[in-house]
Amino acid sequence: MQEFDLFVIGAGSGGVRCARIAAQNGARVAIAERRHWGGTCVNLGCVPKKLMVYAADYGREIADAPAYGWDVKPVAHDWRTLIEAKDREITRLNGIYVSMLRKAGISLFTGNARFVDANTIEIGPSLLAPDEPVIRVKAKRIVVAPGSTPVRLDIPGAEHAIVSDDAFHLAARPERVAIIGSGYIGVEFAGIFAGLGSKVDLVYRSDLPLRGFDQEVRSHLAELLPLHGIAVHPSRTPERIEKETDGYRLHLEGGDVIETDCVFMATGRRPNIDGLGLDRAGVRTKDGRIPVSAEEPATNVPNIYAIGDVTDTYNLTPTAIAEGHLLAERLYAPQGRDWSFGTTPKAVFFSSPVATVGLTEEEAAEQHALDIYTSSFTPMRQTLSGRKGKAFLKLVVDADSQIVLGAHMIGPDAPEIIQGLAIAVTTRLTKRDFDRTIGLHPTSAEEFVTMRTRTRHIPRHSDSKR
Ligand SMILES: Cc1cc2nc3c(=O)[nH]c(=O)nc-3n(C[C@H](O)[C@H](O)[C@H](O)COP(=O)(O)OP(=O)(O)OC[C@H]3O[C@@H](n4cnc5c(N)ncnc54)[C@H](O)[C@@H]3O)c2cc1C
Ligand SMILES: NC(=O)c1ccc[n+]([C@@H]2O[C@H](COP(=O)([O-])OP(=O)(O)OC[C@H]3O[C@@H](n4cnc5c(N)ncnc54)[C@H](O)[C@@H]3O)[C@@H](O)[C@H]2O)c1
Repeated sequence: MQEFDLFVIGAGSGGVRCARIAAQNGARVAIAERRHWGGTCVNLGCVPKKLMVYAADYGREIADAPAYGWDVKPVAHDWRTLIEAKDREITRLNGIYVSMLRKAGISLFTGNARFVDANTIEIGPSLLAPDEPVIRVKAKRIVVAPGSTPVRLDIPGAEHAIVSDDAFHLAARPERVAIIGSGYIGVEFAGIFAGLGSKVDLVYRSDLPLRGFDQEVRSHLAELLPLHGIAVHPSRTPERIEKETDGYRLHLEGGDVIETDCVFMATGRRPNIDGLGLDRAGVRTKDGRIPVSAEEPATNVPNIYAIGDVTDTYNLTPTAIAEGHLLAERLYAPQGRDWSFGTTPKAVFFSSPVATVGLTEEEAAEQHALDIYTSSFTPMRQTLSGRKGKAFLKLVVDADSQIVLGAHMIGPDAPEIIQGLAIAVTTRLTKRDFDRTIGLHPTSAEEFVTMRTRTRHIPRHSDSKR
């Protein structure tokens, strides 16, 4: 039986980085993948999603171009061309992942991996390699990095709905799409389908989209959604889906019905732990996840670790990568490196994107008295075209220390802008530091260093509750 220092289950964002850094530091490493090299982000997540966001953006740019003097002939979008071009790019990236892992001297196993015991892994056939024989290998340490999978609501007719995995390979673009859920995926795909010309209905159970984001940003997004051609159905719960000869009927509690060609459930993800044999290795789970901390991704079994979406920490690619990198270095080449997981920036790649770093006003007000600075304006790009929808920027500042605790934005280029500001929030710069910074004109980003007048002061919630 082959023996390794480290065996990684899952070649996604976290697993690939962990394997590569461990191998570079002298460990004998193996990795197993059952579906697609590079994992969710590369194959069914960040990368194909962003390519489709670009496709939708082009439509809006073409529509606005005549206001800038372009004589635009009638244009049409071809879904097949987009999907085929996107698939070629993904295949290219798959190849890069495989050759990068091989070059690092890592043994690659194509198949479905599961625990036999805390030091033995069995790899069996999978969709990616149906004819592979079952083999067993031994490893001193094992990293569980199997990622997650979309969740379907348990309602009658759920089998008629698609999830994000399907959305990347539809044979044709649906003319009408009803999306359930207003988290990252619901909002992003609402922007994609509306931008490509579909009639989009967005159904969500809360009063505002994007639960967990700053309340004012959520309100601003709720105002923008209809301006981007999306019909919103807040505070509504789906009841059942019926198949008709010419599409589907999505019934909502309370009696309303949405007629559509496609029901898309964007209702969260759950870790891929079924069939992993975690019990045979003695690994404890809680609510379907493996509990760890991002800084120290140890499970309750001393030689077994867990990173990425399978854990109860963050569910983003850069955090999965950082967790994998940190773990490999801790095990094979301690460097004392740390990452500021607490100030992980987040973006929702809507057609007017949302990006954020640090605390929301609601989170910060629990601990601090606050000075809030906001700005709302029509981006210059939209002036000639008359396109509707304002950008919104917000700084959440600790009133005592003047440290900027959070920066939030919705509007063009927000993710690119907030990535830069994430350094300022991570290094705990003050509002005075922002004010000392000269703006870069004319940009939307300069508003972050020119907001001189406080919008409001908020006393600490814990004080006002006394
Ligand atoms: C539509 C969508 C868009 C997204 N967009 C973004 C974005 O813009 N930015 C961002 O930061 N994050 C985004 N994410 C989230 C991001 O993709 C995940 O957080 C990230 O991929 C998690 O990495 P991971 O290593 O934990 O798992 P994954 O990347 O999912 O990799 C796990 C791998 O393990 C394999 N596997 C599972 N079980 C086994 C087994 N038993 N044996 C062998 N192999 C196995 C799987 O096939 C998979 O390839 C998006 C997700 C989705 C679904
Ligand atoms: N840009 C990015 O970074 C990005 C993009 C896509 C996905 N992701 C990652 O993938 C994860 C999954 O994305 P997601 O959008 O599916 O999940 P999410 O948790 O962001 O949103 C889930 C949505 O489904 C709704 N929902 C859940 N259960 C429901 C029920 N029983 N009835 C009605 N509505 C219900 C929620 O209210 C919410 O609106 C994200 O949390 C994120 O970590 C990140």
